Amino acid sequence: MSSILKPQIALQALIESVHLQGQPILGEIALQLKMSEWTAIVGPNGAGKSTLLRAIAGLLPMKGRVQLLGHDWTQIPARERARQLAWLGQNESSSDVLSAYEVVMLGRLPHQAWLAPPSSADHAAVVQAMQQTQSWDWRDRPLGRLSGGERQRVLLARALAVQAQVLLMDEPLAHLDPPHQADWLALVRELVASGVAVVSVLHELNMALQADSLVVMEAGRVSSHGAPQRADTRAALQAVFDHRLHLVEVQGQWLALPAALLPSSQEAKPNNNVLPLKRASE
Ligand SMILES: Nc1ncnc2c1ncn2[C@@H]1O[C@H](COP(=O)(O)OP(=O)(O)OP(=O)(O)O)[C@@H](O)[C@H]1O
Repeated sequence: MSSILKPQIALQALIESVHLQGQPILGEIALQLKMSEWTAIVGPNGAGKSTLLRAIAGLLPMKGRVQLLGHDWTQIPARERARQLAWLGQNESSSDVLSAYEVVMLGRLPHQAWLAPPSSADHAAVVQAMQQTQSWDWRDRPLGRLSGGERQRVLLARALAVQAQVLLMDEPLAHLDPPHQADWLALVRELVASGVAVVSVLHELNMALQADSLVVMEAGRVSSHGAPQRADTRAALQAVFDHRLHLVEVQGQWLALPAALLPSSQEAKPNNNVLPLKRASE
């Protein structure tokens, strides 16, 4: 297909409300998330980040509508949706007795005919995804015998093996140590460069501040949606965290520091974004 015909918008959501157990959780939300972009959803505990992600993934009943790649969500056959949108949930469960390889192969189900054995393309996708997440070494081990971080990398590989155009991840960095968080970041950049839309709920604000776009949430609503380079996006981020974090620019990159960790003379203020930083050796 010519690139001119490729949809530019990955997901468009016009949510009127989402209720869970009869309680209103999300209010009105209008969002447009682009292809070839990484969007990070951030905000305090209970703000509704996971609920929003689940709603746009079609995993929750809601009032409103979602379009995936330009088509109304409800009009896309389930199998086609599963090929176009991959999902990595929070505390995702999978059968602990399956080997890591078999778990990643589950990501290929939307590509396989009913009861047909995996094709060579399926095996190739699994190998590639396990190599991308450095989980290949424990391919024969049961999922239940892996550490939290190892398990998370296998589940990430399962989502990658789908080879979907849109990848949604809820707290994908849970259990990952700092080097593997950095690997995740490099992987996301690769995916985005190849045209994929990545949407992730993140608590790690320093990672989120590297995203192309931030969706800042508070109390079931989106308070801001824009690039982290924009002053209004950063102001919204500080506001939803009650100005208890300080945003510092280091070599063109924004970093978030808990205000409580700063010396009292440098307490966070809404518009005070510059700190004299010292190198660790000083
Ligand atoms: N199944 C449910 N039934 C009722 N309320 C729920 C349910 N799941 C979540 N909630 C409530 O919905 C609100 C939003 O929850 P959600 O998990 O979306 O927040 P979050 O921003 O992802 O939070 P966190 O950062 O703590 O993971 C919370 O107040 C939560 O208690």
